[in-house]
Amino acid sequence: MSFRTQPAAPARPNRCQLFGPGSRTELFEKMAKSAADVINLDLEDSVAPGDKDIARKNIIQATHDVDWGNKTLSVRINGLDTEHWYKDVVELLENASDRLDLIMLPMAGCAEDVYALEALVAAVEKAKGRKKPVGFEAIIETAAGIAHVEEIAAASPRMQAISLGYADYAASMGMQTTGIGGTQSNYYMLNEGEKHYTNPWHWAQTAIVAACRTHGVLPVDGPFGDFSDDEAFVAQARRSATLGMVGKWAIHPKQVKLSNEVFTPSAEAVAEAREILAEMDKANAAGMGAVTYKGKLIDQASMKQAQVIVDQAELAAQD
Ligand SMILES: CC(C)(COP(=O)(O)OP(=O)(O)OC[C@H]1O[C@@H](n2cnc3c(N)ncnc32)[C@H](O)[C@@H]1OP(=O)(O)O)[C@@H](O)C(=O)NCCC(=O)NCCSC(=O)C[C@H](O)C(=O)O
Ligand SMILES: [Mg+2]
Repeated sequence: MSFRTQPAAPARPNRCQLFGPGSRTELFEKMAKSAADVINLDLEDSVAPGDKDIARKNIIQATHDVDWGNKTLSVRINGLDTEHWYKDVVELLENASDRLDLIMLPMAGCAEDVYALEALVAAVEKAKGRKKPVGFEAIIETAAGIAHVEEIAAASPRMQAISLGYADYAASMGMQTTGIGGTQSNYYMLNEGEKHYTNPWHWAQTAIVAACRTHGVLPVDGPFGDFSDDEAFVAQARRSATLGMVGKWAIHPKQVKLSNEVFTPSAEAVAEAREILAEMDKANAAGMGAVTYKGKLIDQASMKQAQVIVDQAELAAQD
């Protein structure tokens, strides 16, 4: 491994990010009472163009009035290609309470996008004497974003998480689908007349995980649009967890429980991980760097894999 150790990502639970439009105030208390670790109040695509100003006012008020408990509270601003984003940042940071934890940057395309956001955020925080600097999260959801994902992950010490935004990503890449994540009916391999469906999102997911892990940022799986299909949501979430993502968006409350379950290691997985650590401690004490566990090789790398599972379970227990 390089002499530079891999930086740790923020040590906070991020199993599920529940989204809700800033224009639907009747949802705020329900979101606050949900089991989601992160709440994303939205000013972007779930808010109609004519409702941006009222949604912004609603969200600012909700940072004062709603008890968000120990959740991470994030507000998704509008993209830097819109006439709204600077008002989102200025009005939020001039008026929202210190309960605001994160600003989510959609359509991130390059490090300069993060730089521009941070310049404005820092200026307003200074002007208002805000004591708690807001953190950032970004969405990779364009061809430019995935092409520059590493520089975006490294662009600011405020960056805490990066998500894959399936809908905009598909549109930007010119993918022939209106599906938001999951299996795509025309993306299959044919073998002796049998269709074998593979994951058209795999590259983007793993590129995000690699960039995030390199720079100590949480990799997160974005939305799954078909909230009537629990099984498909769980399948997508399990693939994402296996690839190293720490959580997934919920675009409907019924997806929160499903996501929390997938991104909380099972008791059996944690027990096995702890056994591997114990076996390896014994092996190392006996001068053995590699031993057999349940008929399989375990060695120093197995300890790091097992520690990932134990750490995830301990984070989930913080909830
Ligand atoms: C998807 C929805 C529009 C559905 O709304 P609705 O028809 O009102 O839902 P239900 O009738 O099924 O509601 C059942 C109960 O759940 C409550 N509810 C609904 N939505 C939420 C929510 N988000 N959080 C908490 N509670 C919610 C209802 O009030 C009902 O409650 P009760 O009557 O007391 O039983 C709606 O779910 C919605 O707007 N979801 C969020 C959509 C969103 O935020 N989208 C943005 C993120 S995805 C994206 O932008 C794409 C991404 O950028 C990319 O490019 O991929
Ligand atoms: Mg989007």
